[in-house]
Amino acid sequence: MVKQTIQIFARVKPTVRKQQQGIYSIDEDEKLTSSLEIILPRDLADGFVNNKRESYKFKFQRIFDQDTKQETVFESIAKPVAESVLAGYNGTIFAYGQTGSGKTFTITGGAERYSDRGIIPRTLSYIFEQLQKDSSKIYTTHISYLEIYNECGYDLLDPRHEASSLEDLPKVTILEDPDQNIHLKNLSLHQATTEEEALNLLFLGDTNRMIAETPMNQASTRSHCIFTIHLSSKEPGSATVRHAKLHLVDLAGSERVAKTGVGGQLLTEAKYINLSLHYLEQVIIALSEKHRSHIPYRNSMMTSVLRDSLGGNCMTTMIATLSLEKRNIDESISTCRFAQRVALIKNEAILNEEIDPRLMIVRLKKEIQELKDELAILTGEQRTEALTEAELLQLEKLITSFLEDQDPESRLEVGADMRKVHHCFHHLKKLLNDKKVLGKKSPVSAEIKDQDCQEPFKEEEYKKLQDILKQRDNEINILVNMLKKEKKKTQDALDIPSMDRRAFRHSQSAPFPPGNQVENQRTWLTSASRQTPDVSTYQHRSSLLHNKTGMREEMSLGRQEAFEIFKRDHADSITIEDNKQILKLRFSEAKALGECINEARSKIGHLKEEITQRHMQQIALGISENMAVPLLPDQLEEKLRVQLEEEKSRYKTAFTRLKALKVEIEHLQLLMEKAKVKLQKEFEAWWAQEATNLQANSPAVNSLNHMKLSPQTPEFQQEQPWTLCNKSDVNARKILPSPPCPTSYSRKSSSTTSLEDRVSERPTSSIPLTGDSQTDSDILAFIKARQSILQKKCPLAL
Ligand SMILES: Nc1ncnc2c1ncn2[C@@H]1O[C@H](COP(=O)(O)OP(=O)(O)OP(=O)(O)O)[C@@H](O)[C@H]1O
Repeated sequence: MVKQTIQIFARVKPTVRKQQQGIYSIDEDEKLTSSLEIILPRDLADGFVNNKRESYKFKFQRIFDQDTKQETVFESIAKPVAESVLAGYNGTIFAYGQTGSGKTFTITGGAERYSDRGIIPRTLSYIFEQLQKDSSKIYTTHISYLEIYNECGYDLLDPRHEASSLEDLPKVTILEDPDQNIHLKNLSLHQATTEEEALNLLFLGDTNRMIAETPMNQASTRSHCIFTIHLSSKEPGSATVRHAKLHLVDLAGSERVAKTGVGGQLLTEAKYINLSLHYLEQVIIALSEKHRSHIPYRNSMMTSVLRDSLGGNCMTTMIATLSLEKRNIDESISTCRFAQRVALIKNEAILNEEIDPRLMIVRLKKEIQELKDELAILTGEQRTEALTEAELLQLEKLITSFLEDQDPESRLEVGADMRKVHHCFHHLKKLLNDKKVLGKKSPVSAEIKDQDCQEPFKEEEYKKLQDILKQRDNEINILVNMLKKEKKKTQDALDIPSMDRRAFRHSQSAPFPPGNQVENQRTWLTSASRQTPDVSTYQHRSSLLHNKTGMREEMSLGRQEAFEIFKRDHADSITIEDNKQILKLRFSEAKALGECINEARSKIGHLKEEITQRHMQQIALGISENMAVPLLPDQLEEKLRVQLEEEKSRYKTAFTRLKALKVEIEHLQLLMEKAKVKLQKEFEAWWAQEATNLQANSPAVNSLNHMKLSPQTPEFQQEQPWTLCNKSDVNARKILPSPPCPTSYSRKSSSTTSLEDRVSERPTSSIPLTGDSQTDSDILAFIKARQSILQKKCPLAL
């Protein structure tokens, strides 16, 4: 058992304005701890008018200042926790801080650069690297990804996530068994055998989280996310299995409702977030107070899920993320105060070992069979049916090879079946008779005689064996009962709805990997009877995304044009372009490395051949000149060996770099795909918004065909960026493109206003619309996109 208080760390987010750095100072002098002093600016401290303090000091295990690299954060915080998880202890790392203070950046990472990878991808990479190195155990890794939003749990790895809205998904619920263990119903566990598979799952979950988010619900800010790595390990042949869980938690923004100044849906969310963080605070206060018997874990879903991490069987670490700008001082102080309380909580982590009852049963059954055979010999209760032809033939072969074996120690192994033993004697006797050696006292006959004269087994020995047999029978019965009980508990607890029940039946009939049945049953306990889908589901995500976002597989020309423009003007396009360039560079580096590796490999082959040849030559020379073969290689061979070592090290270096490059390339590809999904999603939102505005304000919607748009009223001009065509195409109607601003969807700029002013003086023209909203919005967007292109092409004409 390891007793440890929750470790607290602080990370300061880089400020935009450097002069704000004077707000705090970090003191690293103290042993084992660092202290952070937040200095209240005079205007906030109210000077000498009241008693407000001017500075606040907080202690942390370590404080990471603005310029700290992600790698340092991983090495100092996550690596030790990952190591304990590998040793079989539970671990939790959670980030707490106000919105925008860097929680997601720390836990998951930034979306732009490979070096910005956060704790989750780095931990996955580290864990899989360690698993590969350790061949003494068999490891199994599963991933789950839970989102808690407005006190409801959602499975971010649910394949249905992409096809339906958040509200339609089955909610993850908490079930507590009589031993007060928490089980999460409807949370799927996905096996990941490689780092790549695990990263795909992380990416899939993040994409689902992003897709579910709407401008009204910025999930990253308002939901809690728990990415869990479940690790089981066992030594080959052993029935003891170790289970450890690592929760990596990105909490919702911790700011107070009063400050955020929100209303409506946002207020409801803010209340939920504040409530759940308030309950977290209550749990932490209760835990930090001595002699408190009741800890209010059950008040919120988050505290229930993290129950073990807070005051339980877990090594827990908190990262307080701070945005130390003047306007955030209050929030930063409250985050630090929260951390100080957390630091008082003591956890007791134990190794989570359990006996695999299935393996135990197999082992005991074997032992029982052996004992039964022995007992049969003692009691004389032998099997009476005759041996089959095949059995007889096999026995005779055994006897022949036994007799032919020159080794005096060799044995004739026929087991405890008396029929076989008798048959062996008969056969030997027959052989002896055939050789007419009867009458002579051969060693064999002496041996037979010896055996015949052996005393019957003693009564007490017989009793002892019977007792052991009884004991084993009991053990089997107990274990079988345990299994039955577990199965029943699961079914009772889950109260599986009909659909899930079907899935459960399906899973039971589905072939589990051999030796993994119990593990799977455990999985079912936590994943609530749902079959874990293949990682390949993630490959369908883009097509599912189309369903989710309403994006059609085949975009109309107008829409495509609009999308191209939207993409070009989107802020993320620079990142995508940058990453594309980096990817190109990495690909060419990988190609060069591949060539270098191939070259080194063939050189190694040649050098080995040369060395062998040289060695043979030396031997041949020695023989021909009748000299002793030299013990040490000659100069040339030595040189070849040095070259070989050099090539080997070149090969190794290139190979290691290529492996790292592969991970980087895969990560960059995931980042790019994520950025593309985000772009598409934002385009769809923008497109829908534009179409709704156009439809709502266009008279076209009021009649079915051949509608006229009147850009003359001031409101229309305000709302609609329509104008008549300029000299390049007098008959076509155009839409002035509103700059596609993805975050605010702002639709009007000063340049467009002046342009509208100018063109609105022109005569009105009409555009035929179909009355079908989709088609009409396509037509409108097409004209709009076209206008935009023309504008870019000939700005002078405007
Ligand atoms: N240490 C850092 N270095 C560079 N950029 C950072 C750092 N921390 C945060 N950022 C950037 O600041 C922005 C906000 O960070 P992030 O999204 O991680 O905040 P958050 O606390 O998770 O917010 P929310 O509660 O809304 O999820 C992001 O653009 C992120 O890239």
